[in-house]
Amino acid sequence: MISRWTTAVLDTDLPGGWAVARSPEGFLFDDNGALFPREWLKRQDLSILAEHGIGHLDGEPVYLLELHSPLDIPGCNWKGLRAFMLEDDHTLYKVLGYAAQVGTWAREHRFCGSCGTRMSQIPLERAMYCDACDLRHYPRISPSMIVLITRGDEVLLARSPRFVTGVYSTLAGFAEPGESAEDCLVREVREEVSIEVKNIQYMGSQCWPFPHSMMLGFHAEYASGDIVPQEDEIEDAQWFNVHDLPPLPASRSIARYLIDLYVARRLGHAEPVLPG
Ligand SMILES: NC(=O)c1ccc[n+]([C@@H]2O[C@H](COP(=O)([O-])OP(=O)(O)OC[C@H]3O[C@@H](n4cnc5c(N)ncnc54)[C@H](O)[C@@H]3O)[C@@H](O)[C@H]2O)c1
Ligand SMILES: [Mg+2]
Ligand SMILES: [Zn+2]
Repeated sequence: MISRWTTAVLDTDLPGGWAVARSPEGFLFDDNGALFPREWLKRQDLSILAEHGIGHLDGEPVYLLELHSPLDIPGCNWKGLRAFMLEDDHTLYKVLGYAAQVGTWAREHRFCGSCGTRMSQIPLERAMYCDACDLRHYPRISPSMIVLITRGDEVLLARSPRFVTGVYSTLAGFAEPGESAEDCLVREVREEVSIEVKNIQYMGSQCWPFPHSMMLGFHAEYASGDIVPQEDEIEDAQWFNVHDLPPLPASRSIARYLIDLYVARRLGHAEPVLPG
């Protein structure tokens, strides 16, 4: 199947195409969705912080207008990326997820982190350039591991105080400098629930644009220890039987995929597909 959406670095001096507008309140949308004719959008009284050409949707160029602040446009509203993630239009979510990461980077890389000079966009490369340091600053991507730990018919799921009430998920955490993904897994599992794991197996990855994680998904088996939830980080952690699971994370998350895959294999059901 030909992908409807492909990323690209486009020349912002060229006219036309579609545009998405992003502010600290999320993306602009109306009854037709979140893509607007770019020339029309630029005629509105927007406070544009940066403009980036981000790719092609069905062959048409798409641009991002990253705004300082939201603006009232009749018939339009603002909505966060998470809300788009929960909707059915997977392609739109991919476009907006990418736009959000480019927008976050554009917002946070206007000045060189080394010398403070204002930076400029490099044509045809997704990089901001500091002339004074001859330094390129690329979009930030944060590797994070996520793991489903199992013990026969049981899976270990935990709650962070940040989760929606009642929802339990797999353990996750950001990689620190000097770590492999597997090192990170062992450390995070020790920190968050105080147990040891074995037979670590890589299962797949997922871009998680909240704001810029690259999720590296694993399965691991329980080896030893009793669950001790990490104070402040983990509100509760328990072993759940695959026949009696609590409310789970959003179906588009790799956390949900890891759980659904294990349950499907255990019960002999059809296996789910990892959402991109
Ligand atoms: N897609 C999924 O299924 C899924 C599921 C769970 C978590 N996640 C994501 O995984 C990531 C890590 O999970 P977590 O929140 O449990 O992490 P974590 O256990 O490492 O704890 C979060 C803490 O890490 C620190 N931190 C924040 N950003 C960081 C960075 N870029 N690098 C290093 N440390 C940082 C902060 O102190 C923060 O409080 C988050 O982005 C989260 O949204 C994705
Ligand atoms: Mg964590
Ligand atoms: Zn510099």
